[in-house]
Amino acid sequence: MSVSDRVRVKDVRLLSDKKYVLKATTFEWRRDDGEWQTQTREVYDRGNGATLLPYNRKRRTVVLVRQFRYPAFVNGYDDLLIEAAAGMLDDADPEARIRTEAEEEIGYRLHDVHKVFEAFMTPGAVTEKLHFFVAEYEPEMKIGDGGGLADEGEEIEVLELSIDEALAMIADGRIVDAKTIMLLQYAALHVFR
Ligand SMILES: Nc1nc2c(ncn2[C@@H]2O[C@H](COP(=O)(O)OP(=O)(O)O[C@H]3O[C@H](CO)[C@@H](O)[C@H](O)[C@@H]3O)[C@@H](O)[C@H]2O)c(=O)[nH]1
Ligand SMILES: [Mg+2]
Repeated sequence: MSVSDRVRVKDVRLLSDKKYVLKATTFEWRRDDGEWQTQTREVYDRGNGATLLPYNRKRRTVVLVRQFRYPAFVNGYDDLLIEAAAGMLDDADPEARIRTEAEEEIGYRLHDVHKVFEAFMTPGAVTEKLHFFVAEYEPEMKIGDGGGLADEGEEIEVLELSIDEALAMIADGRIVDAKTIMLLQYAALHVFR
């Protein structure tokens, strides 16, 4: 029996569709013992996203970004957030999207970009699946300053760090963003061994 045989959607109520879509859905879930149990979940749909860690194997460096994230601030994080460059897909192909984000946010036109995995980041509440990429970068791939799109409210600082420093920043709490931690640990395991 697949999961779709165990779910019966009863009601979908739109709570907000100002920028993205928040719905409250009431459904029945067939438990292991066969009983149908009614549950309601609020589900936030912002589409899917892509994120990227550029690395230089010889110089043992990576490129990250630093920006203000209001949801982190309102949850007690009184600093700019250090992250891997990322963007929402807006229905585009993940690789094409992340190449564009790399140009806009960090100012690099990359050559080969490798998909490493996909992950749901907040599967209890948010539909988003994130596509994770890594790419080797060289100084001559730099085409601009990056920084994001100011008229969309983006103000992005580009950070080039050694992988050792970046890993130390996870350990001491200066890096607290999940996608960034995942990509740096991937790089430690598979790129900078
Ligand atoms: N007006 C308005 N603009 C918004 C809102 N939320 C986001 N934006 C704007 O929408 C754009 C989104 O920028 P992207 O670079 O495409 O996405 P992101 O915010 O970096 O998100 C990426 O990282 C997230 C965190 O890891 C991911 O959740 C997301 O999927 C994506 O990969 C930015 O210009 C941002 O200011 C909103 O509620 N209202
Ligand atoms: Mg972004």
